[in-house]
Order: sequence, then structure tokens, then C-alpha cells
Amino acid sequence: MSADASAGATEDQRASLTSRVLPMMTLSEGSSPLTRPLAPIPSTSARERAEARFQVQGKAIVTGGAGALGLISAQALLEHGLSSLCIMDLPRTLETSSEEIQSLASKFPSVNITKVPLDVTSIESIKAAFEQANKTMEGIDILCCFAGIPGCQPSLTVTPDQFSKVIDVNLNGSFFCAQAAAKCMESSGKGGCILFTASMSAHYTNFPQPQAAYNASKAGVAHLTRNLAAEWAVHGIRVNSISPGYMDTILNAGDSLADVRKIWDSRCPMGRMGDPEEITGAVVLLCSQRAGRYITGTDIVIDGGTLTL
Ligand SMILES: NC(=O)c1ccc[n+]([C@@H]2O[C@H](COP(=O)([O-])OP(=O)(O)OC[C@H]3O[C@@H](n4cnc5c(N)ncnc54)[C@H](O)[C@@H]3O)[C@@H](O)[C@H]2O)c1
Ligand SMILES: OC[C@@H](O)C(O)[C@H](O)CO
Repeated sequence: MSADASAGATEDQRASLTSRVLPMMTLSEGSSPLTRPLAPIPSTSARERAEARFQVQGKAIVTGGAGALGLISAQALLEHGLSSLCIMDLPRTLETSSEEIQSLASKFPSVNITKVPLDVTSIESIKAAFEQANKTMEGIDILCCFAGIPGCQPSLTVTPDQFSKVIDVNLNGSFFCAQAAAKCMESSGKGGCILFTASMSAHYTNFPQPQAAYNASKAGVAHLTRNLAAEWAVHGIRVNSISPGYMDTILNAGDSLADVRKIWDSRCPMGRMGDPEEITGAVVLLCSQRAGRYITGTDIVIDGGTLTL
């Protein structure tokens, strides 16, 4: 802090700030699971070493896990070695997606897969859902936040309720889920990994549809990623985000969007929307304990090159 910036603070206030903040933010060797030496991969076949590098071990929660991107990401994490999975979503979405979730569970009979209702706009709901998951899985190693809603209202007429709802679900909901998971990760002493879903819209003004609230919410998520990564490294918690461009999901389907989709494609160097499967490599990388171990506070953009134009 410069002499000028601290001029208004008393000596006591400065001392109290230093004593509170320094221990929280200072890493010494071995003080966090992330500063301990990396165990070598046992010398086995090249294929086994490659698999070990991208293994995703432990117990994961996926919010918005019954939605398109959440479910396909959950499957990818299971394919890479997850031992327990808790799919959290709104009760009505868990209901409408129950066949897909059942079909996923049948592919991984040895994995404990549970469904827990969650409304990310309710602190009580988050508390209850994360307590239940922590108890059932006996810990939380990974949290992937996919719960989110779109919002396409012109800024001159958007109502306070419409604007606030988008911020509440996408930004506040992501933060309070991360806080609930981080408390478990910190108290276990093992640390963990948090993955947020930001969006290309965190970095770009979509055209032609107006969506200021959505874009602001996702810009908030991308910056939350950097802040929490810096704050929680001391607890061994990595925090990253992905920023998908237009993906070929229900969110972007429907006849009414046909003309708009042509505009989106014309502004994408690859000339098309993304296949949901195309986000899963980044999800696995960021959640893997070995390949992703030194990656924190970063955002991976998966947009067919749209942000280059
Ligand atoms: N599809 C895209 O093109 C795209 C692009 C960039 C980012 N994203 C983001 O990816 C995430 C997943 O999107 P998707 O395409 O899979 O959409 P989706 O609608 O299939 O999934 C979103 C999920 O969030 C859940 N959800 C909504 N409100 C909730 C609440 N209050 N509490 C708990 N869960 C809630 C929904 O029930 C749904 O299952 C979202 O955050 C979205 O903003 C999507
Ligand atoms: O920018 C890509 C997406 O986040 C997109 O803005 C969204 O699908 C619009 O609802």
C-alpha cells in the first residue's frame, strides 16, 4: 500500500488488516496440498501414463447437472475416473431429465451417482444441498457450476426483476455454491477444484440479440474466477472457468432463432455452433488433479474463434 493510500488508516487499523489478511494469503512450502511435491507417475506403459495425466479423481458436484452442458461434462468426468457424482438441479429439471440421468448412471454401475434438488438463488437450498452431498459422498473434491439462465431483454425496457434474476442465478448462484463447496474443501484439508461456466459473452457483446444482464453476469463469473483463485490457493483450492461460444443446445435452438443463428455463424471463423461434446476436453483438463494442477484463475474460451474477430 502506498503512503498516500494508507494515510487515512490508523496504526491499529493497519496492524489489524495485516494480521488478518497475511496468514490467509501467504503460502509457505507444504502449507497447501498444491505446494506439496508432485508425486511421479509410476513408470508403466505410455498409454497408462497418458491416462494417469488426465485422471479426474474423487467426488464431484455438478450444478445445472441435468442440463445439456452439465450432463455431458458429468459424463466426461466419469469417463476420466470420478468415484462419486452428485447431480444438482432444479427439481423440475431433475424430473424431466431423469431418463438421461438414469442412462448415464447405467454406464457407470460402480460409481455412486445421486440427484439432489437445488435452487442456486436460495441460500437455504444451497446449504441443504451441499450438506446432503457432503454427507452422502463423504467429502467434495470438485465442483462444476453449470446452472445458468439466458436473458435477452432490451436494456431500455428490461425490468428490475428480469435483470436481477439473471444476476442472481448466474453470478450470485455461482458464488454461493463455490463458497459452500470451498468450506468443505478447506475443512477437509485436502483442497479441491472449482470450475465455473462463464461464456464467450463475458468478453464480448453478442449481436444481434440484446443481453446486457447475461453478459454482465458472465463477466462477473470470469472475474470471480480470478479473485477466488488468488484467495483460495492457500487452501489448496484451484478455481477456473470455461467460456463457451454458441453451443448447439436447446438454449440456442428453435425456429425463431434461425436467422439469428446465420448471423452468429457468419461471425465465427469456424462458421458453426459448437457441439456440446467440444467443451469436455477443457472441463477434464481443468478438473484433472495432475494435468490441471498448476492451472488456476484462468478461463478457457471454446468458441470456434469468434473472439478473434
Ligand atoms: N449453450 C450455450 O451456447 C452456452 C454458451 C455459453 C455459456 N453457457 C452456459 O452454460 C451453462 C449451461 O448451459 P446449457 O446450454 O447446458 O443450458 P441448459 O438450460 O441445458 O442448462 C442449464 C441448467 O441450469 C439449471 N438451472 C437454471 N436455473 C437454476 C437455479 N435457479 N438453480 C439450479 N439450477 C438452475 C437448469 O435447470 C438447467 O438444467 C449455463 O450457465 C449457460 O449460461 C451456455
Ligand atoms: O455467448 C454464448 C452464449 O453464452 C450465448 O450468449 C447464450 O447462449 C445466449 O442465450
